[in-house]
Amino acid sequence: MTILSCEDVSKHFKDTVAVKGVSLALGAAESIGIVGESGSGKSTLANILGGLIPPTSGTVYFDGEKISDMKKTDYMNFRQNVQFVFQSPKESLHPYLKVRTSLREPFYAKGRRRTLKKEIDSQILRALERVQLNESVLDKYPHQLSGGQAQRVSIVRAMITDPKVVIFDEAVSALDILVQREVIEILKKLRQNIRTSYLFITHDISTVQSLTDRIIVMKDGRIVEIGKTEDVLNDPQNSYTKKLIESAI
Ligand SMILES: Nc1ncnc2c1ncn2[C@@H]1O[C@H](COP(=O)(O)OP(=O)(O)OP(=O)(O)O)[C@@H](O)[C@H]1O
Repeated sequence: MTILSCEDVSKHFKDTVAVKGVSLALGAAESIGIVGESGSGKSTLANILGGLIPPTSGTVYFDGEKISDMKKTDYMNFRQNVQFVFQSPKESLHPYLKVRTSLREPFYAKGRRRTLKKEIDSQILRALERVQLNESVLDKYPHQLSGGQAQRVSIVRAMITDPKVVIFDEAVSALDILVQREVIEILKKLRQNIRTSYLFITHDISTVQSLTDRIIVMKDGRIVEIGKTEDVLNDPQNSYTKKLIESAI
């Protein structure tokens, strides 16, 4: 079953055509990596799929429904169910809010104001445990956390209300290599929650090989290769994909 898809989507920014006629389908519980060099249109495509920006042409579907035709409640449901983790935790976390407040907020945004605070807080504690964070982070502001801690808090915030899709846009790229590995290991564990689908956007194909079922390679706004992760990595068909793999080694 497909959860999120697009058909013949393009995006123009004045003279730039960032995405050109892209179609793809993310299955329920599937994980896809979208790779390509800087400027190839990955983030634009992700932002269109997540409803952050509208396409210039083409159609996006969530759970079988065109997002452009959705009534307000369905649209809100779509936005709640497609969460983002960005490269910098600064984009995901409010700088003036303590972590505790940032992590409670998604429950309220989802209309669960009546859920008991105690219940919300115990869910937060369980979620922190899953990403190996101590509860002491709850009383800190984002700038008091290390890069790896802040990114783990961003992951918890995106996932705490069990969205159907989480889009990671270069979410490990800015971390140093050891912390990057730690976060990848955590994401691998989180993937065992089979109800969630993932899109991992990255210029570094090596960071997604253990996290994805399929890989999509983008160049100049188009998909140039798509296939099972193993097949794309072991037997790339496109010369550009070969270059990406070589540069990642
Ligand atoms: N808001 C915008 N206004 C104008 N041009 C934009 C805008 N967003 C993206 N672009 C352009 O669209 C093209 C694709 O950008 P996009 O950020 O989607 O690529 P990317 O593959 O995600 O790159 P990166 O890895 O550097 O983020 C680029 O030429 C970029 O300059």
